[in-house]
Amino acid sequence: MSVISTITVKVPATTANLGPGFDCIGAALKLYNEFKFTRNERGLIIQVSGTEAEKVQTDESNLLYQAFLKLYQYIEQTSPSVKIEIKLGVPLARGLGSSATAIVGGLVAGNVLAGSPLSELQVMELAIAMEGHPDNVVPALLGGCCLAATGLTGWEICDITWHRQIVPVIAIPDFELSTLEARQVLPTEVSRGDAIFNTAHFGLLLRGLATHREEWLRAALQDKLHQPYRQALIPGYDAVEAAAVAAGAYGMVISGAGPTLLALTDELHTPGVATAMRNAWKQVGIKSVAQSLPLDIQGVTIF
Ligand SMILES: Nc1ncnc2c1ncn2[C@@H]1O[C@H](COP(=O)(O)OP(=O)(O)O)[C@@H](O)[C@H]1O
Ligand SMILES: N[C@@H](CCOP(=O)(O)O)C(=O)O
Repeated sequence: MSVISTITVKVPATTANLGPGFDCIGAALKLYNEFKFTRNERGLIIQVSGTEAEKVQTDESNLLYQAFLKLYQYIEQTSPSVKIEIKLGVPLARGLGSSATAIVGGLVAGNVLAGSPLSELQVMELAIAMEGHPDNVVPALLGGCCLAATGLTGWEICDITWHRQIVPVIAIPDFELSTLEARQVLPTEVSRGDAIFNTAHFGLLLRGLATHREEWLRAALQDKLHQPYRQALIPGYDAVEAAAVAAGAYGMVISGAGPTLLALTDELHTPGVATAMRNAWKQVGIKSVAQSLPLDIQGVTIF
């Protein structure tokens, strides 16, 4: 069998939670990180280019490399020495699943270089364990919008129908919020009322996404499990939400753990919603980049 010496893995950004689906739903977006691994006898080399490249660690602590090592630990083999070239398109710590791209990228690259001993499902389970929640890594691997739930013997994954007329618009501010910090503000227990609220609204979200029925979508994006606690970490949240809705969005949510904000709208209102979100943030002194980003339906690709 010939030994693979180089491999490139392209992994999409993801937007998790979609309001009431905390820690269980996420969608892949057409925004990518690319990771090239080349066997290299002279020890670890990590080179980073692209968006905010200077912020990524270039030593053994790099998350992408940690995921690569994890794969080899799992299959009980010594990892090869590698040169890693990272091309960043997904901004870091903005709620767009940059850590999931690194985890998925490292595991998938490791698996391919090792001769593909693990199935896609095994790689997915390792990725979920590393990230601690499934809602970014699953769509990053599979593409589209995915729901992950613990089954009786492992994870159950459903692909969620996303009506083609529903367009995501994201506004990415120029400040970071680590997922760890945004999880620390959440309560460990919730009331029965809040649990029922989210159960009902999550059901409505799934039907709203499938049907594009506007009144369902408008109601469905509400949440009581994470957003009320996280909004205080995102200055201007209320103003950006009001501007997005006034410009024609069905509603707005925090993308992942934030601070990126995600509005759902239709094709016609997309430019107006993006401009309204950017302007609303500008008025409170925050620079942002706002744009529509279609769903990626392919997930991780290898070449
Ligand atoms: N391409 C990458 N290579 C290495 N590490 C990365 C990469 N992308 C993200 N990370 C790590 O993940 C951290 C961000 O993770 P997190 O706080 O979960 O935010 P996000 O919402 O972007 O996933 C970064 O600070 C960095 O340590
Ligand atoms: N369900 C998680 C999702 C975190 O997504 P990220 O893109 O911010 O890493 C959470 O809300 O904490």
